[in-house]
Amino acid sequence: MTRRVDVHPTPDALAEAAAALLLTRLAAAQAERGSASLALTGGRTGIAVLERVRDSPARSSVDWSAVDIYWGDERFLPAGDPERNETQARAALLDHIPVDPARVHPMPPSDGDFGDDPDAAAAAYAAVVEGKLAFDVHLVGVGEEGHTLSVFPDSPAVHETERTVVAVRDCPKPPPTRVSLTLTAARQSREVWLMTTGANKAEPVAAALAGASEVDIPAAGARGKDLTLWLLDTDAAAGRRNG
Ligand SMILES: O=C1O[C@H](COP(=O)(O)O)[C@@H](O)[C@H](O)[C@H]1O
Repeated sequence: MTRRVDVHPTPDALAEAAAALLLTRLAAAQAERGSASLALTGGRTGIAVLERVRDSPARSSVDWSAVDIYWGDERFLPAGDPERNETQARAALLDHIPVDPARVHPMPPSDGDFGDDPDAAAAAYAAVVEGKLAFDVHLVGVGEEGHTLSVFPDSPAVHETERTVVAVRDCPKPPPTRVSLTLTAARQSREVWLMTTGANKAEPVAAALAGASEVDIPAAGARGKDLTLWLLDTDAAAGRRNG
């Protein structure tokens, strides 16, 4: 497995570069295997990257009808809630490109088939991703306390080694109830891209890059089988000692 750290001067430059890289990577996967798979994240940086993909003149280099789209985590809220990662991703990108609706796999909302039961929603999503977890690219964010996906420091989710998808309760960052892939699941991805910006991320980024325990800094445990790519702006990269 290769680890690479790319540092960009500003959040905008990062979003632009990540979008270009993502288009290249998805097109390459399609050239190799006929289709590509992508797991999306929420958060400021993740959504900014999707907006850049939407606005890129190169976006048609990808056959969007042959991309399977999943989410790494979701805020467990009613369908269409503006805080849902799905709602934001649709507005930023998915509503603007010719995806195949049957290949877009959002996590269940809290008013869907599983009602207000995040455990049932998590079990259902585990069935959706079973055998599909070798995502070509898995985009994740990093929280200021070191969370990634919706796996928070020293939470039940970070200790989970069997299940691929779990319900998450009492999150320190609102909304408190979520559904998330586990680190064990994320590590089946071909590539994991950790994307974050801002001085408030410098500490967890530095700790993760220095080899912190994933229990303390879950982002430290997000790795791809082929590549772990950190995409940072200068502020988020400021605390690291070396690449
Ligand atoms: O709540 C969440 O936050 C993280 C990071 O978000 P950011 O705005 O600080 O970049 C995100 O990765 C995760 O998907 C989301 O649910």
